[in-house]
Amino acid sequence: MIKVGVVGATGYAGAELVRLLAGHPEVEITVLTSQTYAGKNMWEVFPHLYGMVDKTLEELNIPELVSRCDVIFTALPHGHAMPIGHEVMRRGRRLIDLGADFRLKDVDVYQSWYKTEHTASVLVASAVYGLPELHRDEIKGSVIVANPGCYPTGAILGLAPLLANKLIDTETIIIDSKSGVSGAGRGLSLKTHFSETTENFQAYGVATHRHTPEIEQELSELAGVPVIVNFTPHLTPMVRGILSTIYAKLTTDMSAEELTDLYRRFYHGERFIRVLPVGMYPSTKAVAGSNHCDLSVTVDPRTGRVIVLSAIDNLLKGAAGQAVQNLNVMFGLPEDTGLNFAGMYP
Ligand SMILES: NC(=O)C1=CN([C@@H]2O[C@H](COP(=O)(O)OP(=O)(O)OC[C@H]3O[C@@H](n4cnc5c(N)ncnc54)[C@H](OP(=O)(O)O)[C@@H]3O)[C@@H](O)[C@H]2O)C=CC1
Ligand SMILES: CC(=O)N[C@@H](CCC(=O)OP(=O)(O)O)C(=O)O
Repeated sequence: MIKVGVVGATGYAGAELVRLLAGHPEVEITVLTSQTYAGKNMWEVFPHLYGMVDKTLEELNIPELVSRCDVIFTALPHGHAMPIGHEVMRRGRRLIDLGADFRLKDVDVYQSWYKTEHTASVLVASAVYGLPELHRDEIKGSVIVANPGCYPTGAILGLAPLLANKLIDTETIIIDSKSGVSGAGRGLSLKTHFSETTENFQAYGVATHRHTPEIEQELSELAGVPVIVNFTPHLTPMVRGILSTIYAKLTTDMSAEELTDLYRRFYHGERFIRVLPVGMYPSTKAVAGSNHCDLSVTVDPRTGRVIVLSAIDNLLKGAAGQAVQNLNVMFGLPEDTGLNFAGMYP
């Protein structure tokens, strides 16, 4: 059995991860940590886990945590996974970070967008960006996996086939994303206050969101040239899910049917990517509770633009589900181990 620890088990991403790990046949949950709830059982904080997870939450003690686990998942606010990364490296264990600390290859870019000092730049070079559909071979041998952000997951998977095949103008990409409120975490804030989010729909982080450099980094690598994007996130009055509508100017005349075929070939054999038939469109409800990313491709012949729609559950393919998928890749397990379920509907 693989001994796993979850640091930040009482956040939305961490708790979803614990739910998945509890059903994973190759995993033993060894350590769960929380700042606020240390000393309580996990099911006292999350009643949906009663009878499923019987584990007392612990305060974080990094050397002890790392010595007791084969692999550690960090689901913490950015900046807090770095010291754990150092200890994991020292002791030859493995780390899957659900936050942003190891995603950006250029530490200066991290520091300027996150306004946080990076204290583990030596680890960044060896960290692998944990999008298995694009980086599976590197993830297999990796020590530190940087689990992608929720918005980047949907956006990158939506654009990858177009960029890898040089089919769009790399300066015309617009990513318009709508997220459920769980994307902002469990902590109380004005942003997620009931009366601020119910019957309300608002943009935020316009032209300044931290996921912009992450999306550009990965798309540039795929395209082999610098790619720039306009990315605008929105908060919608729902709990889970991200729907992204992506526009770009085609450089070749291709139909929706031809592009859909191309997407199907690109993602052939990918268990969690569903390329929908022409005329069928992704929705957040169709992916809620599953590790799927649903994609559709449409062409507007009037404007010469391609319109890609991408839907994920931010807590599954956008966080905990993708983290378990990465664990499976790292340990040579079938990629859907512990993830072999459809979504919930309605
Ligand atoms: N929510 C989402 O959809 C996604 C989140 N992520 C990323 O995952 C990470 C966690 O996000 P999320 O679960 O939403 O956040 P939450 O705010 O819901 O949870 C944060 C967790 O971190 C713990 N924590 C906070 N500060 C510290 C600290 N200083 N030391 C130790 N533990 C601490 C909290 O403990 P306590 O409960 O005791 O306060 C809690 O368990 C973030 O980096 C986020 O950006 C990535 C993709 C999607
Ligand atoms: C709705 C909402 O607030 N979403 C979060 C994205 C969560 C996430 O993936 O953030 P990390 O990159 O830090 O992991 C946000 O916009 O900050």
